[in-house]
Amino acid sequence: MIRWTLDRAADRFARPDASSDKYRRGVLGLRTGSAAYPGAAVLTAEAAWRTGIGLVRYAPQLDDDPPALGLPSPAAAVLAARPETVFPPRPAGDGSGDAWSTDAADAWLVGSGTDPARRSFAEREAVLRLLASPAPVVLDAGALGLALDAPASAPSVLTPHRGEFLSLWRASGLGVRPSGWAEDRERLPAETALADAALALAERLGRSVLLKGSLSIAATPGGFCAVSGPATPWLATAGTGDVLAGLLGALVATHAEQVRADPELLGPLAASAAVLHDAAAGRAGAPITALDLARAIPGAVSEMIGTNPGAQPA
Ligand SMILES: NC(=O)C1=CN([C@@H]2O[C@H](COP(=O)(O)OP(=O)(O)OC[C@H]3O[C@@H](n4cnc5c(N)ncnc54)[C@H](OP(=O)(O)O)[C@@H]3O)[C@@H](O)[C@H]2O)[C@@H](O)CC1
Ligand SMILES: Nc1ncnc2c1ncn2[C@@H]1O[C@H](COP(=O)(O)OP(=O)(O)O)[C@@H](O)[C@H]1O
Repeated sequence: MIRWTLDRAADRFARPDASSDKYRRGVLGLRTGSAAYPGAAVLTAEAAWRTGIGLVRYAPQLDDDPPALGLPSPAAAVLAARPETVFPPRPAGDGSGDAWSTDAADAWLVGSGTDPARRSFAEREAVLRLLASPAPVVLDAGALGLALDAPASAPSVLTPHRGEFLSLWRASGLGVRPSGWAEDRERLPAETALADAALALAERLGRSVLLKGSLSIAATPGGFCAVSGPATPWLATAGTGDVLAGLLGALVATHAEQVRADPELLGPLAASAAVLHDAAAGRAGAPITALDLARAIPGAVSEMIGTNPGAQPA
């Protein structure tokens, strides 16, 4: 198992150069947030933009509930917070499928701030189509379970916390809980027990896994395994996982071509997202709020790429 560091993350961070333009630098599609959780859409968009990316396209969930209690729709909230964000064409509305073409982005982040129980049939089919296409996909929160329903064709990475990980573990038929994991969730599994479990789930699903927590483990089906942390416990606050998802989405979108060629690269990218997330936390003060954390990402990136911001990754 590799201990992941900011130096390793810096080696894999894509810098723009004179030939860059917004499209070639990486386009991330977001299918995040919902009427129930519009804030998660904002946090994922904020984090993706602040990680450094050419373009973020926001694709609202198909057939989402109408906003209640005077809340803005997730799309309106994203636009108010980040007017740089672009929206894909409107759905055709003829029931024939998803106008958010899989080609609209180089990579996709799906699920943060969504509730699987409220996902429409059309939205589910659309995400399954994404998972059958070649563009890399980050699956978070309410979309994690879809990894069990689709063949592992798109290169993909899942970002469960320990509770979500256990649900995936059980639903994949791997048993009640991994070896070395106590029933009492206050008792943290040892690093090796976390790593063994993450590797086993990655292998079973044929997808990479970033198991989040004080220690975060990035594992791939091919056997890559990296640990980072312990991260600052001030991260234990609502929405920091949404920020991590947006950050990872940006790293994946800016490496989409390389990930298509070698999906194992999702392991190092996931590990890099975890260390950059904690570095941003270190700059966000204490206590941390999720939006402050996202806003601290550029400082963490600058610190990470250090004295040679133009250097190209190896
Ligand atoms: N501003 C926004 O819009 C925000 C939107 N958000 C969105 O809300 C949605 C639902 O997210 P959620 O947090 O309500 O429930 P979820 O993560 O599914 O947990 C379910 C159960 O799992 C457990 N559990 C939880 N954490 C655990 C851990 N570390 N380790 C171990 N177990 C853990 C715990 O159960 P327990 O063990 O306590 O019985 C918990 O009740 C999701 O889409 C998210 O993106 C949030 O990001 C907040 C900000
Ligand atoms: N005690 C802790 N110490 C360090 N990091 C933590 C701790 N608890 C949570 N985190 C980090 O905070 C984030 C929380 O993500 P998640 O549970 O998905 O929250 P949310 O759904 O509210 O965004 C993860 O990146 C996780 O690694």
